[in-house]
Amino acid sequence: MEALPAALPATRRVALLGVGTVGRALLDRLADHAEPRLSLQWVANSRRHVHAPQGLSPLACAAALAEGGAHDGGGALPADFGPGDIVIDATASAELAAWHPRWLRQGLHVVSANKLGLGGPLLRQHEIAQLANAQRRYGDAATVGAGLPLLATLRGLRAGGDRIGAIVGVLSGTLAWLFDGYDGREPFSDRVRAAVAQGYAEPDPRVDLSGEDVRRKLLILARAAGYPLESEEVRVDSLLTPRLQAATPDAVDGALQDLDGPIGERAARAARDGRVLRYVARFDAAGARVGLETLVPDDPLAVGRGCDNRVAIWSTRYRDRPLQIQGPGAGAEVTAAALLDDLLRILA
Ligand SMILES: NC(=O)C1=CN([C@@H]2O[C@H](COP(=O)(O)OP(=O)(O)OC[C@H]3O[C@@H](n4cnc5c(N)ncnc54)[C@H](OP(=O)(O)O)[C@@H]3O)[C@@H](O)[C@H]2O)C=CC1
Ligand SMILES: N[C@@H](CC=O)C(=O)O
Repeated sequence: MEALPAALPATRRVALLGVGTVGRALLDRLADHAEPRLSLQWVANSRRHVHAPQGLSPLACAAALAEGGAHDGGGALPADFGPGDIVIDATASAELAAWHPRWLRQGLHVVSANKLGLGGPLLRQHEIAQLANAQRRYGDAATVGAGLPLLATLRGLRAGGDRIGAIVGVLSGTLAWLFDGYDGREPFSDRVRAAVAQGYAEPDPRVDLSGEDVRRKLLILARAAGYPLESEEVRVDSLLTPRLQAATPDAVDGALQDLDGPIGERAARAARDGRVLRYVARFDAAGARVGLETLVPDDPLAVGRGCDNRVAIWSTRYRDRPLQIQGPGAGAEVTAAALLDDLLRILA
């Protein structure tokens, strides 16, 4: 009897929105892990797009995009994208985050590095949680800890019947890196520029410096832990000065020097007292708040190096001593790896 031909694996169309630090690293990773079940057909930045129904080579995307057609920055995809296909949001766009529930309603899987899906308005997070299921998944591993197993751990604990009592941690890779070893001698603004060059910072570094990025991550964690927090319920201690806060995008770099005095002096004082500064997020019975804290150097929150995130979780089973998770919490490669993990989970 003639052998039946093996069934061909189903191919999913893939759209990638955002080809910056993270999007480019994802393209490199896709090139290294050639996956025949993924067909990259739509790639866009805020100004240009490429549509290739025959599929694009990840390594050819940047050049193709430079020659691509105009793009309005919206979330509309080609008409042939439908149920089972995948859209990756590697932007920080508020407009695109509002598309996450719409894409899920269209039957698409969504994979996001953009924290404004789950860490923006509570109503949106609720819609996403209601809509996501095995047929239309929502991949969020990159949104907190750049893929560290934070969300998976919280969900695992809850699935096992635990109640989460508190979450405390260093959630910003940029701020961790800025304060690691900082004693105020170097202009803080120079360090911020270096963090931007390392690819740790948000497209607008004020989103890191204002504590807004940490607020979003704490919201994502607390909501995953079963607490439907509104954004306004997180108290935020911003590092920005009024001038930096109000600066137009072109003027941000020049206004960064406003931070040199206040933050440099605070760091120098902490160093003189044998202390260190860390930007800490806390969610516990007293509420949710994020801000700069002065800690002893061997405080568990101060022991991470570089862009490490470090998070302690108290739950029913971890009541006396918390479960702790630490590792690099920002950077193109770890974030792209987390996006690819989510993509491959959709194929599994
Ligand atoms: N960097 C990191 O370590 C981590 C980043 N993230 C998240 O990843 C996301 C991307 O960060 P990063 O790559 O560093 O940022 P970049 O600024 O390097 O890149 C952002 C990309 O998004 C594009 N973009 C912006 N708006 C739109 C839009 N409306 N439609 C299509 N494309 C758009 C930009 O296009 P253009 O060039 O035209 O402006 C650019 O290509 C952010 O949400 C960030 O929070 C998450 C974890 C870690
Ligand atoms: N800007 C963010 C990037 C990762 O989420 C950070 O510094 O943590």
